[in-house]
Amino acid sequence: RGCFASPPIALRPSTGSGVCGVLIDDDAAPSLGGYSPWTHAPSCHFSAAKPGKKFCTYTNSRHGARGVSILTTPESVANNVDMLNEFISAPPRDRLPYKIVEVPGKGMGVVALRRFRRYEQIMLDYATLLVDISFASEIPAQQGYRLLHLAVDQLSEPRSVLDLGQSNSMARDAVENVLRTNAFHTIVGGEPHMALYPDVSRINHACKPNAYTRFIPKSQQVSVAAAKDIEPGEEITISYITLGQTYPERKEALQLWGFNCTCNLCMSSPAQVAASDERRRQIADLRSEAIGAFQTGRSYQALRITRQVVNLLPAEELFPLYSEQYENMARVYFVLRDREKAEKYAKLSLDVLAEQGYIDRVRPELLEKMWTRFADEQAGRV
Ligand SMILES: C[S@@+](CC[C@H](N)C(=O)[O-])C[C@H]1O[C@@H](n2cnc3c(N)ncnc32)[C@H](O)[C@@H]1O
Repeated sequence: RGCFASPPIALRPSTGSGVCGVLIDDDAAPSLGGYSPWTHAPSCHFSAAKPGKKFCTYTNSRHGARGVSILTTPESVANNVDMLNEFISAPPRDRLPYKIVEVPGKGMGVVALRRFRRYEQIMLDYATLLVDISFASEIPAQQGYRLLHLAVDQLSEPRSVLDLGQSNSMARDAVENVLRTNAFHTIVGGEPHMALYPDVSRINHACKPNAYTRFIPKSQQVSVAAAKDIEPGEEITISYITLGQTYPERKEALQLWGFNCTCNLCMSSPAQVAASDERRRQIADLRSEAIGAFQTGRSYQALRITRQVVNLLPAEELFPLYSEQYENMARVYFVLRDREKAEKYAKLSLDVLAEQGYIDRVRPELLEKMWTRFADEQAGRV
């Protein structure tokens, strides 16, 4: 668990092992003289599974565009409170370059209001509700629903959560349904959490999407960027599942989300779906063949197969895989001690990540990290 360099004054000094800030809960808040930086007193309930473990609501109703509520343990929130200081400000709501509209057959969706170039940012959204994954299994249903609703009601715009799509047939409560239909997975204070992003949550899924999401862990924000050039009026789509899967695999993966996909790829002719599936299978097979060749010392074969993979990626628009493939080529050249080519492909791999906005730029220390990782792998240290 990492500790933050400059915790807000309300959370100094650090206490206990593995926790960087003062633990705030319903008992401790009065003795601490308040519950800053939260705007509402925490409301808590003990876990039914682990003695002494508590889950509490933590709300700052002034954070971001609509406030934020976190339903988690005092330990996790103490380790993550810096997110309140770290936000990147988003454009004012009346000047957003997209709008939320009804999309036939999919409920609401997001449409571009202007042209976006590939890799350009379209949206920057704040998390409004973060819920510890173990909350659902450790807190009895009625108490759990009470805390969930309290967390939502304390936001400055509760409707930003309550109006989100609810299409899950297993849910027995409105907020639970919103979470099951819309939540992303994230980490808060080292623990897995569900996260709701009201605008991102309006973006429908496509199996060949025109946009992708980038998490900003420090501030728990999500940025959405264009995967290809987008024209005004075009619907923005992202993939809810791992890219590159075949039709049957996607259908199974989307079952968890509780809907049948009606994206362009899934609705195209059986012959087109079959051709796409064939290419996707070929890419998956070649990726594992390349790994097999590399692991059994057939370096030149690994390079040849990886080049084949790179050539197949554009037809299926699998641009996120470029970086991985270039890194694999760098790894092979590293093992072959061809430093020049290893560096060329390592830089290509990082260039792609920089273009896509995952890193700010190709810094020498990132290359050094790659060499260390390759050397560790070669020596069997990882
Ligand atoms: C995260 S929400 C997206 C926004 C949602 N359409 C709304 O009205 O708020 C996910 C839900 O949108 C619908 N949806 C998203 N992508 C879809 C797709 N490709 N085909 C059909 N329905 C889709 C499904 O009902 C799904 O459960």
